[in-house]
Amino acid sequence: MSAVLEARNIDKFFRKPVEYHVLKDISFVLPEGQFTSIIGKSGSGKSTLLYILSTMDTDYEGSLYLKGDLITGSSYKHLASLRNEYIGFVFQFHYLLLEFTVLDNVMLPALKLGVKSVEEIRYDAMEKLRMLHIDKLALKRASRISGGEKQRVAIARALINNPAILMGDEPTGNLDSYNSENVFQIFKQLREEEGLSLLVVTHDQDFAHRTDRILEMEDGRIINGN
Ligand SMILES: Nc1ncnc2c1ncn2[C@@H]1O[C@H](COP(=O)(O)OP(=O)(O)OP(=O)(O)O)[C@@H](O)[C@H]1O
Repeated sequence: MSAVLEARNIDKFFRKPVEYHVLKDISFVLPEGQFTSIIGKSGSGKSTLLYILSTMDTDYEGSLYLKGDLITGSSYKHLASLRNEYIGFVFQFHYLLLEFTVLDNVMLPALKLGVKSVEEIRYDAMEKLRMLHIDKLALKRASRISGGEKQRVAIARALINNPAILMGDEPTGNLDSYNSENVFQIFKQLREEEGLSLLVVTHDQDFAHRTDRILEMEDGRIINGN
């Protein structure tokens, strides 16, 4: 299996208010098509690591490879375009534009990428909504749908550019057990049917134990699963 993402010797320091060594020599490989979860106590560095892996945070030491290419040191603009093309991200909170329709929210990252026509993008967005069983909501305003539905729209939006990796920071953290299970099943289906690689930070032990691999963090290090 080839690596979709690889971290080599990642260290990170927060300098303020006092110097704090938050990530310590983190190395790991995310193979293509693997569903990996990252667990660990609060404050162990999970979110900090995920933000580096997703290219949103560039203030670190070490090297990051995306599909075999070194991306550490790339310009902000280049990283933004890599991110838009290869990495989908789902947060604990959906961050949808509530005044826009569900369909508009899902189309937005593809319009930003600017590769396809608006018609093609609308077609793709409807496909994603169908896959997540929320196509009936397409023309509703995002403010008018439930929390579980909003998270599914956020997943559809994260998938619109057919990313190589889907990352999530506590994507079920704000959902009840029914909707959490629903999100887990969607992720599993994406891995099984689309071959997507997934990397998810979670506090939910049950969720983590059903993924392919668990990376456990403690005090800024990976202590298990590598
Ligand atoms: N901007 C910052 N400046 C200084 N310290 C920070 C900053 N952001 C996070 N930290 C500290 O770094 C450590 C790791 O934070 P991080 O959010 O990565 O942990 P986490 O494992 O994701 O925790 P949680 O499970 O609570 O989300 C914590 O001790 C946190 O207080």
